Amino acid sequence: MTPRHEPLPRVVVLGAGSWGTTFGKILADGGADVVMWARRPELAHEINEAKRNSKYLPGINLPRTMTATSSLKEALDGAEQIYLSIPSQQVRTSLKPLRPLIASSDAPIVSLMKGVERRTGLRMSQVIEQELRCDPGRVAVASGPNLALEIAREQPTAAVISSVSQETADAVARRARNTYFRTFVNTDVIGTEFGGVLKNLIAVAIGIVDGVGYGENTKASIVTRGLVEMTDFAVAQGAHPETLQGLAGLGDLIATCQSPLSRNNTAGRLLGQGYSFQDVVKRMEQTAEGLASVAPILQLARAAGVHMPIVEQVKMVLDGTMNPRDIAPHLTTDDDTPQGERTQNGQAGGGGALWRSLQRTLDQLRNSGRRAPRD
Ligand SMILES: NC(=O)c1ccc[n+]([C@@H]2O[C@H](COP(=O)([O-])OP(=O)(O)OC[C@H]3O[C@@H](n4cnc5c(N)ncnc54)[C@H](O)[C@@H]3O)[C@@H](O)[C@H]2O)c1
Ligand SMILES: O=P(O)(O)OC[C@H](O)CO
Repeated sequence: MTPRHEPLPRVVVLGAGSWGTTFGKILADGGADVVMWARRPELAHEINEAKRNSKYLPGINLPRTMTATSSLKEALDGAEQIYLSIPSQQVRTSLKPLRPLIASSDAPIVSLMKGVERRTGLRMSQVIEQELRCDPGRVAVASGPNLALEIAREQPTAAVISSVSQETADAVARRARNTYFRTFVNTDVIGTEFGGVLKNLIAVAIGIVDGVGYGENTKASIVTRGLVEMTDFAVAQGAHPETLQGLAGLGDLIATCQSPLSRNNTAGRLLGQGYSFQDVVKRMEQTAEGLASVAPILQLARAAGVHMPIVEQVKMVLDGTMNPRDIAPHLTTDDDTPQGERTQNGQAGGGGALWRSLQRTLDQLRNSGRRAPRD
């Protein structure tokens, strides 16, 4: 008698660019039956027939258990989990046709994106919750040092899966792992998402000074001070500082700032070489999320009273109001008075992120008597 095989769990990835396709491979190599949704039928055809995505992942063979379709309805049919990898500025409109198709499903929805919506400043999990009108506990996000091409070549790495629901985070992490992709979990969605957004902005700064021709001292200063800015900002928005010390913060910051594969780093390098913002946008063939996130992040930072000198200067270079060569001398402050080197936890200055977070929590407890939310 031939042995009967259990059907593989079916998952869907919406968006067949470099990260969507790589994540599809991660899931397929982890034992899932993966359906990719590609906007362009030619791309779906190439994935099905040649097991390749030559535009985004040249030279990578895709697993046999990965198929593709350009029909959203067909892609979503029977999906146990739904992954989204579409440029952040396009997510809201892309979600509209999804709502009726998933009305009777309770499949977790996982954001693979690392941007904020320019118009609203919302994180991608918030846009998903709004557009799909779903419970936050159904939404998860994935983030970490995850350069697509390295992972598609099966070079080992790790990521964090975060959801306000521990159960959802666990279920997604169990599905999205294999021998070269290790997933950890947390419930700090704010910190995990903002880690991915903010490291892009620091990577643009690194690219700029690289393009100018500055060396390792400049870059190390920007990475170190950049992590302080990231932590201050994220904690002011409600994140846990330790999340920014982890894979979704420091880990991703290192990978993105060091790698020529990073599109944000590349965009910055072009700016540093003297290309205008418009030229850079024209030359980028793939998504560099940092370029669209700078303005909304600075708006949120100003509203929360968080000082982000590096990100401010990236914005000035993008706007053409600062010469890229001038970005480094103003790394920390324009103030003439020497300052203590305040790091994440508020040493040497007492105004740190952790302290403000504690104060906020105490205020919430005092004012409402309710439990302080973790996220
Ligand atoms: N590439 C990476 O290494 C990497 C790693 C981690 C996270 N990310 C994040 O993943 C997200 C997607 O990035 P990517 O690298 O896959 O970008 P990409 O530019 O490689 O691909 C984007 C894909 O989205 C499609 N698309 C564009 N507009 C669309 C729309 N309106 N509807 C449907 N599909 C649309 C494009 O056709 C393309 O297939 C970004 O937020 C990025 O920050 C990327
Ligand atoms: O190519 P980037 O700059 O979008 O970075 C890719 C990933 O986010 C790295 O983790």
